[in-house]
Amino acid sequence: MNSPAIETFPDADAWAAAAAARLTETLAGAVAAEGRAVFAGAGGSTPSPVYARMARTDLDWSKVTATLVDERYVPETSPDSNAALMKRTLLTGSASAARFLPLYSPSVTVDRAAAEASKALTAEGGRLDAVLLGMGEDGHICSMFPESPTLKTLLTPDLKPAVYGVPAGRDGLAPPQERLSINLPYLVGARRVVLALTGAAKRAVFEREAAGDPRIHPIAALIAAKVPLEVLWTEAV
Ligand SMILES: O=C1O[C@H](COP(=O)(O)O)[C@@H](O)[C@H](O)[C@H]1O
Repeated sequence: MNSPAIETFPDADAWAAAAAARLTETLAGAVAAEGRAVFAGAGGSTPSPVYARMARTDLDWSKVTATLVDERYVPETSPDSNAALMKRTLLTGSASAARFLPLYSPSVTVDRAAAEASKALTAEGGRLDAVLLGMGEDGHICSMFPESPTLKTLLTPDLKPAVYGVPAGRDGLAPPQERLSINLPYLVGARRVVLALTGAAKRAVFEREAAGDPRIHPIAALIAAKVPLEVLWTEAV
């Protein structure tokens, strides 16, 4: 399976500007064609500079629904909340006109919250226009953790696009806290998927993961499923 080329940028500014331009261009195209667009983004430490640039882009944000590719099962008051990060960095200024669709809800169980998020996303058309992914140094994207018990479900290509609960695990094969994650079919069906990477360590992890077994390595699974992946990297962390 052919791994996408890693596009290298000379510094963090050029890298963030390129990622933001591609994502907002795709959202603007969807708004022009269909009158609305859906954006899904990662949490963690990587996307903030991209979100900050997207927020400054001239786009009719009132026609955009913004959601997350994954979430820790915590309320927005938690420092671990990806929703709080997205609200702080992307949904500011004119981008605050976008509708935010959370994955977390204070349901009885994480699976129940996942079912509610799935229903809400289906009501938005069941398709993502532009997606910003990050990758952990263990090779996880969204909350698809290499070799974790939920991975098989999240990577099953012929399920409907949906959000799943991801249980906390032991032995380093699953996240330390419960999570929610979109599944592979959401990424396969997206118009554009940008994977934003920084630092030499993550570049090496990406190259290793891309060559791995697609049954247990999410990056390899995305490539095998022909997700329209664009990999943007800068050395600066
Ligand atoms: O836990 C998460 O981690 C990944 C990677 O985060 P980073 O801090 O290394 O950029 C992120 O893509 C994911 O959305 C998040 O929930």
